[in-house]
Amino acid sequence: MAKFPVLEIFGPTIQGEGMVVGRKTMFVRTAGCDYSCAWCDSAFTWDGSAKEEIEKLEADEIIARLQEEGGDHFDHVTISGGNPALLARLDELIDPLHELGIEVALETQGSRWQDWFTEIDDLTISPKPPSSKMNTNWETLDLILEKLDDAGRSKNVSLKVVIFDKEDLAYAEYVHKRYPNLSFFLQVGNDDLEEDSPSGLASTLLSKYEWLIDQVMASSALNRVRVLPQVHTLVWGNKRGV
Ligand SMILES: C[S@@+](CC[C@H](N)C(=O)[O-])C[C@H]1O[C@@H](n2cnc3c(N)ncnc32)[C@H](O)[C@@H]1O
Ligand SMILES: Nc1nc2[nH]cc(C(=O)O)c2c(=O)[nH]1
Ligand code: SF4
Ligand SMILES: [Mg+2]
Repeated sequence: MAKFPVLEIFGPTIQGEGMVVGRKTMFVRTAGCDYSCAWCDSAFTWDGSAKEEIEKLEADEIIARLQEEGGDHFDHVTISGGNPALLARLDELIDPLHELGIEVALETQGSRWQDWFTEIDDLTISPKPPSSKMNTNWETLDLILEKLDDAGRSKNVSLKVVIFDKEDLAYAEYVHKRYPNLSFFLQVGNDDLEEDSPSGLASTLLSKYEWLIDQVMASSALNRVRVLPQVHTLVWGNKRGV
């Protein structure tokens, strides 16, 4: 059995972002990322600041923890990170969750393929805009989305682009144009990662949400799209484990 590097297991809470926003879910957050986004709100998964907290857990240990934390108050688990797509044997966790009647969502940036992507019920792929300082490998992203389509999984997939500025919006327009048939989300970027007052942060983020709505309404290239804030940051601010 593979051992997975795990930083957090928490919930139940609401999925605060994207295609299943509002869904009651548990979270498993894995450590390690092949990117280092300028504005990553989970930088502790890869910058070494939480390396003492990383646990190496087998799938059955992760499931036991989920049940300890969540009891029987959940039927949905979201795997995020870091980049959980770095973990080749994650099917060892996904399959037994499905056998328990639990749906599985996953968050990744679209830099790596894994065969178990076709098993994910709600797969969010979040390519990174210029403000992140990362570069998108379009061939890799094409290949990932093609394989998912070939497997008949496009209905289980969404694209989510975080927006900080007009350059990011132009990037989002390009992504949507390149993959017009996939469900598409624009998400408010949070650049106030040090703010520890939830109400202070919420008012800044709501202004940014209004700006993003205005921009998307004014764009003829962004029609079949959804625009969302990170709902959990509106409620709990930058708090970890919610
Ligand atoms: C922390 S990442 C982990 C999963 C994967 N590495 C990825 O980036 O998709 C989860 C989601 O949070 C988003 N995110 C990270 N930092 C953010 C920020 N400062 N504001 C808004 N969204 C952010 C990412 O774009 C991604 O969609
Ligand atoms: N409530 C809640 N919703 C989320 N959606 C995506 C998250 C993530 O960090 O991947 C996240 C998170 O950390 N908390
Ligand atoms: S890809 Fe995701 S986890 Fe990795 S640095 Fe970017 S936002 Fe953070
Ligand atoms: Mg988060």
